[in-house]
Amino acid sequence: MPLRFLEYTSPDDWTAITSWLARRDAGEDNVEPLVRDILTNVRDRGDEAVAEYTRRFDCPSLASTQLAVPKEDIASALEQIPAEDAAIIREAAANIRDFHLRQKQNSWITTPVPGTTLGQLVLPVDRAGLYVPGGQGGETPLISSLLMNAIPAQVAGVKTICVVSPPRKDGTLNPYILATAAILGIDTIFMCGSAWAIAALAYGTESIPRVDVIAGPGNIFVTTAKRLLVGQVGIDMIAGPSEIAILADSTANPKWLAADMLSQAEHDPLASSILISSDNRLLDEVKKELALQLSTLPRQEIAAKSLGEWSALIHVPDLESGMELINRLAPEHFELSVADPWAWIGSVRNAGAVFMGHSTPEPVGDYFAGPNHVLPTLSTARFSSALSVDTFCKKTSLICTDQAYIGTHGSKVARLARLEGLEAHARSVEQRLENP
Ligand SMILES: NC(=O)c1ccc[n+]([C@@H]2O[C@H](COP(=O)([O-])OP(=O)(O)OC[C@H]3O[C@@H](n4cnc5c(N)ncnc54)[C@H](O)[C@@H]3O)[C@@H](O)[C@H]2O)c1
Ligand SMILES: N[C@H](CO)Cc1c[nH]c[nH+]1
Ligand SMILES: [Zn+2]
Repeated sequence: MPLRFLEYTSPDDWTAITSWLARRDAGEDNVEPLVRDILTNVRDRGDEAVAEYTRRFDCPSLASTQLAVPKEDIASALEQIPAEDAAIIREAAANIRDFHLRQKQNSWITTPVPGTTLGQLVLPVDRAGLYVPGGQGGETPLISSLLMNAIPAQVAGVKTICVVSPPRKDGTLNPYILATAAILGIDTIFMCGSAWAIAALAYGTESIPRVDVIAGPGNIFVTTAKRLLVGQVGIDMIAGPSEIAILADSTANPKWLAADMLSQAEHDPLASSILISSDNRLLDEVKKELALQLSTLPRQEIAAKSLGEWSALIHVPDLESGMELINRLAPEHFELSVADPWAWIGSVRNAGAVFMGHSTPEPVGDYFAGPNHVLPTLSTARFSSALSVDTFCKKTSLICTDQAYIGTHGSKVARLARLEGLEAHARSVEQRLENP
């Protein structure tokens, strides 16, 4: 099984690593003109265009009046899935809600000096649109993506939440998606996907409301549409192909490390799994384990491409150099697979999420623990953060001054205005000084 083996002994080795990984980001250029056409068509022709694309790509018989999932179908979907599965989804939802409730920011008001009250209102957006990927023609429903996008929006207090997802060939959505929506209390779902669904949410159509923020992962057509519509509508982020980087010492279990690397490799041929260690014996054993475990994976073809193209075992002289490399990589997921992970947490500067110690496999975070699994990729953890309640909020400043404040400070404001050549600004304040 082909897999890169690299040495990182000093920052000089970083150039080779970065020029290799930077190529993962290429490839959107060919898609952009196609997506621009789709956006224009949906903006001009609304539901008719959305239904036309859906018929061409997903469901040949769908009528333009059939885009909305009947509310009764959502309510009855819970009867179509096993009760034990519904219980697990409910438990995961409760954990995710509990975590996101802690993120909620309050509005605040302060009186820094007599005569003035200042503050910040934290307000939810009115309407959010959530994209739930089709997942292999609807056969692998992305339940967790719906939970991870909807719950922060609900905690933020968003009143109108619309879900879009591509229909299966028979004009239905997977019952697990509908049942998850029912568990969340969401009853507005439209059967459309790809760039036309994003366009419909951004512009609004006869049946699909125009929203303020669009969140949710998707393929290259979805992410290109989101990128082109920024400014027209708020977006969560451009979540690229999955990544995991692991820093391991000799106490780590090679079978576990290989399984963790494969957990992200199976997402996408462009996924990246990187193991960093100063223990050559461990790196060798993980390599053998990867070949063994890969051979029995259902998504072997995808995972093998990811391991061959975008994954690596990297030898470092010591854990300090390994941590330096992690901070340069700024991975989406970072597993600290060492004896005492808490001793290293102060050295972490760039990572989307950190998984602490041997018994914290990344999928616990993907599905169940509570933190959001929509995370910055492609090194953007250097400056951006996980999807959160904040994604669905905006902050409005509040300013209140009284006549005494204007009497004390008004002339300073007027002077600053005149320094900028803005006479009307100065007079606006002076009106209150001269005609109290
Ligand atoms: N980063 C994350 O948090 C995260 C989580 C889950 C999934 N993902 C990613 O989301 C993606 C999901 O992809 P998916 O295929 O399952 O679902 P998807 O809904 O994103 O894509 C399917 C849609 O794209 C349309 N499509 C197919 N070919 C097209 C073409 N040539 N032109 C225009 N549209 C076309 C299909 O008809 C369908 O409507 C994967 O890349 C996965 O890695 C990311
Ligand atoms: N690991 C993905 C984000 O990179 C999220 C996910 C969804 N389902 C399973 N995993
Ligand atoms: Zn995952």
